[in-house]
Formats: sequence, C-alpha cells, structure tokens
Amino acid sequence: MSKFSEHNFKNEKALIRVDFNVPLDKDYRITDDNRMRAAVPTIKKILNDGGSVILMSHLGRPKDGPTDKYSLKHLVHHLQELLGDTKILFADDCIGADALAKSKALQPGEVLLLENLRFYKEEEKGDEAFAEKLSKLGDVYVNDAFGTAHRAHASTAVIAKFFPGDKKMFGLLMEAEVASAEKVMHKSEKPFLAIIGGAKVSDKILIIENLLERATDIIIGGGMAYTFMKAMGGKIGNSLCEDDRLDKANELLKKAEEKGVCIHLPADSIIADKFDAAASVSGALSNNIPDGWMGLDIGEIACETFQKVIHHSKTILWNGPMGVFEMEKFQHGTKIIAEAVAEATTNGAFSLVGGGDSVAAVNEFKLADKVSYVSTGGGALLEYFEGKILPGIAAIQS
Ligand SMILES: Nc1ncnc2c1ncn2[C@@H]1O[C@H](COP(=O)(O)OP(=O)(O)O)[C@@H](O)[C@H]1O
Ligand SMILES: O=C(OP(=O)(O)O)[C@H](O)COP(=O)(O)O
Repeated sequence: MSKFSEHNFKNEKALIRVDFNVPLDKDYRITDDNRMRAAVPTIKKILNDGGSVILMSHLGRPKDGPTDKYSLKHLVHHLQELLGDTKILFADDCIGADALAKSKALQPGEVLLLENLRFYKEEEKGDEAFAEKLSKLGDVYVNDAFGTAHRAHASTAVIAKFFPGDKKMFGLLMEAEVASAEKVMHKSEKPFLAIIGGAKVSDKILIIENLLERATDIIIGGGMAYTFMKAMGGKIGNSLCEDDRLDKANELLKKAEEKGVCIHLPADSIIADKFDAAASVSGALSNNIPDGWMGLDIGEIACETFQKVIHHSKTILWNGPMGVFEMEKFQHGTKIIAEAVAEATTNGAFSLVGGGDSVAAVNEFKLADKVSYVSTGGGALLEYFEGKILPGIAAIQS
C-alpha cells in the first residue's frame, strides 16, 4: 500500500473508485452533493501533480442493466461546477472499446467519468474478469469510496489485486475516514460515549453489542429507545416497538451492567397523538406513555441528562437522530444533542458523526464544521463499528 500524499501522479492515469451515489430528484437534480464534494481534494491533487483522472462509481441499485434513471451522465454538469475549468469527458460504458479509447487518449489535467458500474451484474458479484477489465483503464488504483467500503465488489475490492503495492492506495477522503474511525474504535480517549438513535433496534443491535466492549457510556435515543423501555416493563403507548427484540434489549442491558457500561435512556419524551407534523403534542415519562400516544422526540429531562453526559466525554460517536427530526415539532432533542456535541468538541473532545440522518441533522443545524469529523459512510460506518472488516479497506491494506 502506497501513501497518497507522497505519490507523484505526473503523467499517470489514476483510476479512482468514488462513491457518487448521491440522491437525485425527479428532474435529476442532486439534492445532497456531500459525497461528490468530498472526493474533490483527491481529484485535484492528482490533476495538480500533472496526472489524469478516471472516475468510476455506482449510482443507486439498478437491477436490469443500463437504465437512464441511474446514468452517471446526470452528474457531469455538477462535477464540472465542482472542478471549474477542468476538461471532463464521459464514457457511456465503464468497460469496452469506448471507455478504453477515451482513457488512453486522456491528457494530463483531464477527467473521464465512467458510466454506472452496476449496469454490469459482475460488479456486485465481485467478478474477477470484470475487475481486470476495469483495471486496464488506469496506471494507479485509488480507493476513495468509503461509503461503499462495506461491499466486496469488483471495483471496491477485487480490482486491487491487479495493481502492485505501490500502485494502489486510499484517496484523501478514505484516509481521513479510516483515521477518524480508527481513532474512535481503537484509540479513544476515555470517557468514550456512543450516542445511538434512529428508528430500529434491529439495525443497531450489532453496533451496540460491539460498543459494549469499548464505550464508557451509551445514550440510546430515537424510536429504538421504546423497545428498551418496554423491555424494562414500561408503558409506551403507540410508540415504535420491535416486540421480537424485547429479549435482546434486556440481554444488552444486562451485558452493559456486567461490563460497567452506563446505558442512558430518555427519561421523558415529547409525545404525539399521531405520526404527523400536525399532531397534538404533549410530554410524558417515557415509561408511562398513554394509550393512543407515541414518543416522537426526547423530552426536557432527557435533554438535560444527555447534555451532561456529552459534556464530560472525551470521545463521542453519534449515529442516528433522537427523534423524528424531519418534522419541526420533533427536532428539538436532536438539535440539543447536536449543539452539545459541538460544544464538547470545542472543549477538546473528538467527535465523529455518521449515518445519513445524523449527518443531515448536523447539516441542517449548521453544525457540521463544529464537530471533529462528519463521515460520508452510512452502512459502511455502521459495519465498521460493528467490528466487521470492510472489504474496501482490507483490499488496500493487505
Ligand atoms: N421516536 C421515533 N419514532 C419514529 N421514528 C423515529 C423516532 N426517532 C427517530 N425516528 C426516525 O429514525 C430515522 C433515522 O433512523 P436511522 O436510519 O437509523 O438513522 P441514521 O440514518 O442516522 O443511521 C429518521 O427518519 C427518524 O424520523
Ligand atoms: O449509499 C450507500 O450506502 P448508505 O445508504 O448505507 O450510506 C453506498 O453508496 C452503498 O450503496 P449500496 O447500499 O447500494 O451498496
């Protein structure tokens, strides 16, 4: 494995796996370009060295080969805006004669964007022959797709074997993602707090289990808190609950006690009479929610308790909102937690925020630059903190 910043790309064609899997509206306008912007420093360093760049990515989950809806051609215009004067070409296939000819003719300072890798089923299958064909397009392989690092696909993992050790490396984004995730996972200064929220316990069981080995405190908020509340004998009305996970919730609580990890659940909640922005709203203890009502945000007591825990922590990992923050009436808790994490960061804590909704929340509250690191990974970051080896990382590090 070679170090990106030490590599001189002059006259080289760098084949970069990026994660340009960005959300598009019905008119193909990009509604969140974070992942594209995050790849720009890597692209610019190569161009500034006098190299050229071939970008490959997936977009969405196309099932039936080439589909206009999932074409990366919709991204060319925005990429041009992000890269200014740089000449950008598009190949309407990611392998084959046209892609090969365009990559061969690419001049230093130019960028070639390839069509969606997932138009070939071989990509997701991790097909070796397909990976080898992709590898022919560049002299150096750069993996900058942290958002897709949990996939053992042809372009994210298998392709690495077709490049020698000094011609495969992480890009700047991947380096930063891996460094901040490793800092939290393996070098966390204590007290280490994990804030886990969002809708479903089932999505977060493995991460909680793994964090029980490392964290000092775990705050559990959002819809998933009510499964824990019910498991402890509470009355949760119509709040979100996964009845098939009640035993698991109890098991996690017991394990936490045995390991001396302090689990913090929201003592009180903002409750609503329906899941609707126009619902009637009231407050209740989270273990005594009246029938017909549901907890959609954490309450004031919970906010205060959680703020205190956040302020005395030195390492903070945050994944998942505290309530239905998409509706204004239920975003208070998530906002308070975001502000507390930002304050703790100002006071010296290291904070890592990841997951689509938590990142959307810190962006909405304009706090993204007040936390230590905002990850571009959703599933990838979760799997990392579940303790899994991410194929996209392993393929470069091995
Ligand atoms: N109390 C709640 N009841 C129902 N849904 C909730 C509640 N709290 C949070 N949610 C929902 O959880 C979703 C986010 O969960 P999740 O996808 O796990 O987070 P992330 O993307 O940050 O990992 C949001 O759409 C939010 O509205
Ligand atoms: O958006 C992505 O993951 P995420 O929704 O977990 O953040 C990545 O681009 C991976 O996409 P995939 O889940 O279709 O493999």
